[in-house]
Amino acid sequence: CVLRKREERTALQRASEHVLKALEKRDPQQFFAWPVTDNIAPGYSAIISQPMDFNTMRQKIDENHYLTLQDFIADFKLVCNNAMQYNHVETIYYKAAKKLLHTGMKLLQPEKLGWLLNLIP
Ligand SMILES: COc1ccc(C(=O)NC2CCC2)cc1-c1cc(C(C)=O)n2cccnc12
Repeated sequence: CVLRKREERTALQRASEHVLKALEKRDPQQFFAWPVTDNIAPGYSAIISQPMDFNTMRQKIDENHYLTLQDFIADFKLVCNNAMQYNHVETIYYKAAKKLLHTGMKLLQPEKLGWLLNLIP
């Protein structure tokens, strides 16, 4: 039988997975891990036109959907900005999203990530 050759992961896929793991560590309550449903967040699907979450991002990495790291970062910003759009400023979700966005942007700075970015051809 012909064994299905496991596709080699590209440098971009490995870099994106590395960053995603670091971002997930900063979401211990897993508020951003899965799609937000209308039953936990009333009216969510009517307010947020482009929902995004970490699990969906992982699927997109595995499907090699991201052509550049900027595409990946855009989805991360979507996760945070959606939460800051739907939730009021005094909620735990707004505050968690604001903190996560700030932390994520620091993590993605070249001096922090330069070595990883150089791996991407
Ligand atoms: C996948 O989304 C979730 C998963 C689990 C929880 C959760 O554990 N909430 C408990 C902490 C106080 C109730 C919340 C959320 C959640 C994320 C969000 C976001 C990201 O907007 N959210 C908004 C309103 C209500 N709930 C949520």
